[in-house]
Amino acid sequence: MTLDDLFATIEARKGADPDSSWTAKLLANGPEKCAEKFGEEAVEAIIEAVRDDKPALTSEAADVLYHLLVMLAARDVALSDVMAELTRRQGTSGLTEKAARTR
Ligand SMILES: N=c1c2ncn([C@@H]3O[C@H](COP(=O)(O)OP(=O)(O)OP(=O)(O)O)[C@@H](O)[C@H]3O)c2ncn1[C@@H]1O[C@H](COP(=O)(O)O)[C@@H](O)[C@H]1O
Repeated sequence: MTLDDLFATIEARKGADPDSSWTAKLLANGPEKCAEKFGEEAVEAIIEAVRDDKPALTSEAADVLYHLLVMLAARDVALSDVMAELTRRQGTSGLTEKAARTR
């Protein structure tokens, strides 16, 4: 399973029957609801990271990645564009990038 595979599955759920798919149900609720759900899952992951519960953090991190992809799909942002942005940043230290910011 790759993130590309998962994103393709999520994209394929657009317009599917919300009673037959959790993803279709999320998408049918709109981008704002998808964003809210992503936020909830992120907070749950933060809690497990602070508690240092590694199995729980692993599970919550999977929820975060899934709900991130649903949020992107809801706003028609391609995962490939996000990956291209990460590629663009490759080779530039985060410290260098931060120092070069104008604000
Ligand atoms: N990776 C996931 C995935 N991760 C989490 N979830 C669902 O996300 C939901 C998160 O639920 P919560 O824990 O927040 O529980 P909840 O029922 O929402 O709780 P409340 O917040 O509503 O109280 C659960 O229903 C999980 O099943 C996922 N649902 C689907 N996928 C993937 O998406 C594919 C397509 O799924 P369907 O769209 O359902 O066919 C699946 O084959 C999986 O690969």
